Amino acid sequence: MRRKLVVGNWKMHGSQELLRTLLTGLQANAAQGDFADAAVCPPAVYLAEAATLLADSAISLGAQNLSQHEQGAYTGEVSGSMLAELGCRYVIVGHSERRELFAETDELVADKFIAAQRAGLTPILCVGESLAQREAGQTLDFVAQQLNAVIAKAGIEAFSGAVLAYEPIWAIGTGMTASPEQAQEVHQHLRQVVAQHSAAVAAELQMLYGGSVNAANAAQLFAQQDIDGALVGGASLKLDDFSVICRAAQSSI
Ligand SMILES: O=C(CO)COP(=O)(O)O
Repeated sequence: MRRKLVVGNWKMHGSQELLRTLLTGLQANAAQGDFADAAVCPPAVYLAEAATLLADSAISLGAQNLSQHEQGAYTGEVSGSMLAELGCRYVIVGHSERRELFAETDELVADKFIAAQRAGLTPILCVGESLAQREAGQTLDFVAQQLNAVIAKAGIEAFSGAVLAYEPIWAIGTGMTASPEQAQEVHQHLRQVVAQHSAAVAAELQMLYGGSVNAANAAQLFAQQDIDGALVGGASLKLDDFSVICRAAQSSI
């Protein structure tokens, strides 16, 4: 039985005030005991304070990005070991915004995935198709290709310590979520791709859906067999909504 996991990706939103309000509120809500496993990924500058605020809490901490390098003259970059030292457990790699806006290739995403694990972090690998690819019937092949590029470089066993997230680009920040059936179809396919390499790793792999997940649609998504949680953008900045999603994940078990 796979555990459910809900991860909030704040992207480049927030402030110190929001950080304090949200994390204090989330911990109080989680303490009521009906939350699934949950993590928040605030912007990197807030991670140290977030770690202090979340000390001894059930909410985990994650980062949104890391360098593929361990250390060196890479101005502006942050390494996996720095994130781990701060108390991060997760790091998002291959988010479509980084692929599109920061020209991250499959190759670079694979290097970041490997760097994350080397630092003791759990990478949350994101894959997902554009609207044009979906309309051209290329969704399943495209996401499989993104996944296989990382499997080829990192090895299948690396996925026993990883999380996979399916985030269709057309559903991100648009309010146009994939239907539970559309999401399940892709999740099932991704699990089959992993199973071609290792049935045992596929059976255990936590797979999150991301793309306009909100308090109203989360439960239906979590009811799908291969959806093990959510990677939440906008709704993760709203205490009540994110809490509803964390509870929906728990009650779907
Ligand atoms: O990109 C996402 C999470 O990584 C999804 O963002 P939204 O939930 O705002 O659509």
